[in-house]
Parts: sequence; C-alpha cells; structure tokens
Amino acid sequence: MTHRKRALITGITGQDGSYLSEFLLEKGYEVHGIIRRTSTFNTDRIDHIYEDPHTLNAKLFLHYGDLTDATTLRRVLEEVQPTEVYNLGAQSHVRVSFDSPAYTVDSVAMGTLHLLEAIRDYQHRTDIQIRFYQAGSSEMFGKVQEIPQTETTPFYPRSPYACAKVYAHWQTINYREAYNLFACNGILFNHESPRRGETFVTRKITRALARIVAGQQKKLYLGNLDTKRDWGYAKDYVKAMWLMLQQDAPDDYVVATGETHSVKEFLEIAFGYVNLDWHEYVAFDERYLRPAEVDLLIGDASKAKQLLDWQPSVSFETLVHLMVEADLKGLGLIPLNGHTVQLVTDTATVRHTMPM
Ligand SMILES: Nc1nc2c(ncn2[C@@H]2O[C@H](COP(=O)(O)OP(=O)(O)O[C@H]3O[C@H](CO)[C@@H](O)[C@H](O)[C@@H]3O)[C@@H](O)[C@H]2O)c(=O)[nH]1
Repeated sequence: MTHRKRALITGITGQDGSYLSEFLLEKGYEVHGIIRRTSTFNTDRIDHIYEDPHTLNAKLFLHYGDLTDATTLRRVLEEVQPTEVYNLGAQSHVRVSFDSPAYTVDSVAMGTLHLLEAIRDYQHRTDIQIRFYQAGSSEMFGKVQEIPQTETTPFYPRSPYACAKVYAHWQTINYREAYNLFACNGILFNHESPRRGETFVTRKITRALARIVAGQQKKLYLGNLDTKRDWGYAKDYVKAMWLMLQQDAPDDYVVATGETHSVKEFLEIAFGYVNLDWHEYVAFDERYLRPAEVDLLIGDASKAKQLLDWQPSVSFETLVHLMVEADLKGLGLIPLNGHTVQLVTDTATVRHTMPM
C-alpha cells in the first residue's frame, strides 16, 4: 500500500498557501496548515476547501501555531508526520518590516530555523526524510548587482524583511549540507492574483480602481511609482514550489517571468482597462515610501524552465486584467468591451457607461 503524501504548510491562510493547498489537494495530498490565533477570522482564502475534520474524507486540517513558537512547531510536526513541509509563513510586507523589524526577523529568520531544527531532529530520530521548501524572495537581491538576476547573483538586501530572508536562505542551504536535509530554496519574484493581500501595490491598485468605478472612492494614495518588478501569477508559482520537492536532489531555483514593469505601467493597464486616466485619481503619499528601496527586479528562470519544466502561463497584461476583473466583480461590476460595466444589484440591473 502506498503511503498518502502529507504536506504541512506554514502561511496556509495567505495567497500562496491557499493556491498551494488547492494544488496539493487536487494531487491527492492530505494537507495540514498552521494558523495563528487572531481575534478576527483569517481563513477566508481557504474556507472554500475546508471541511469539518469530523467528515469521513476530510483532507485539509488546521493546527494553531506560530513560527515564533518553536515548541508548538515541533509538536505539530510530530503529530502530522508530513512527507513535505512548505515554509510560506512570514511577516511578508517589506514596508512594514521597517516598522516592526524584530517581529519580522523572528518570524522569517528564526521561524525558519525553528522549523529546520524540528525537521533535523525528526529525521535523526526516525530516519524518515521530510522534504522542505523555503519561500525565498527576489527582495534578497535588493540593490541591483546584476541584470537579470539568477541563482548565482549576489544578494544585497535592503530591508529587515530581505535581510531575514537572506538568513533563512543560507540557513536552509546549511542544513542541506550539514545534515543531509532535502531542503530547497525557491527564489520567487513578485507574484500576484485576486487573492493578493490588499496592502501590496498591485491589489491596492485594482481594489481601489474597482471602488473608484463604483463611486466609493475618489483618490488612491501611493508611494514610488518608478520601481520595477517582475510580476507573475501566483497560481503558476505554487506549482514551481511543488516541482522543486519532486526532484531527485534538492536545489535552489529562481522563479520569474523574465519581464519587468514599473508601478506606472501597472496603473496604465489597470485604469486603461476601464478607460480611465490614472493621473486623475492617483496621489502621492510619502508614507508609502521605504527608507531604502529596491528599484529594479527582473529574474532569469532558465534553470527552473530546464530542470523543472516550469513555465509562467499568464502575461503581465492578462494578470492585470484578471485582477481588475475580480475586484470589479467583487463589487458587482462587470467590464464589457472595455467601456461599459454592468452593476448587478439584488433588485435590478443598472448600466454605467465609463467615460471615453
Ligand atoms: N505596498 C505598496 N507598495 C507601493 C506603494 N506605492 C508604490 N509602491 C512600490 O511598489 C513596489 C512593490 O511593492 P509591494 O507590492 O509591497 O511588493 P514588494 O515590496 O516588491 O514585496 C513583495 O514581493 C516580494 C518578492 O519580490 C515578496 O518577498 C514580499 O513578501 C512581497 O510579496 C515597491 O517598490 C513599492 O515601493 C504603495 O502604496 N504600497
């Protein structure tokens, strides 16, 4: 009898955690996630796949824990006995990491160390190998050293978040070399979707745009519009995580589209989709500037393409459109021919024609 594959995911309530859970459940995995206790519900991204654990065929299970709590991580690992662990949990907002550097480092750097330690001891005691995925970030490249960025480009982190990710990256390599752990680093460039957190710039823009179209908001305040990012589609990126853990040997991979676009270009396409001129709505607020910025990210994913047979499937323009559409739909609005949106209310259908 083959043993069912069992995954443990930190950060399961986030954008990537939810897409990865869906992906693994479709592949027949039993999925376990660690969630933090909060005073408000934080599981909306996974509610649609969650089943009461008393159900006979339940395949998704949640455990309370926190990356800063080593004892609990160890206990959950022992209870679940996963075949794969995906470490996606973090204080992942770069700007916020300047305000809360110690918490960011605790969750990102020390959290990864706690998990690696727990896996190392489990493997030593049971002789069973757990495959480990570490969510690395293109933020680690920071100040431009090389274009495009590859697995061998030197890191030059520019925020507490990025410094902590660099530590987690090297600690993962160190445990691979020192204790023979099957541990991989994915160096993922920015990846977005309708499930992206509302304070990251792409979702902040598409959500505000929908509210502007609906007449609920007049202005959108942003920081630096000239920075450039390599933006891909999150659903494509979680597949790359899984592929890394299915290889014969552990390794590190850049995951990116190979294209870079500025925040201005994102605004242009998003507002253009509903025929609005972003200049009329976007205002500057220095609150959203970072004390040190990462100006340009563009990744070379040749290694992932060659060895994992991985490809991004969504173009930049399509990504922007699908995010705008999702936020419009969230407010009951539907884009038609680029000019018209239809507002579906409980009692009637109202048509709004957007200005040309
Ligand atoms: N969040 C935000 N960013 C803004 C704003 N205005 C301009 N920006 C600029 O938009 C760019 C992207 O910002 P974010 O969307 O916050 O993402 P990030 O800092 O690039 O970090 C994301 O990607 C990393 C991978 O490279 C991830 O590791 C990280 O967790 C996060 O998801 C940055 O240069 C930021 O200065 C604003 O109002 N809010």
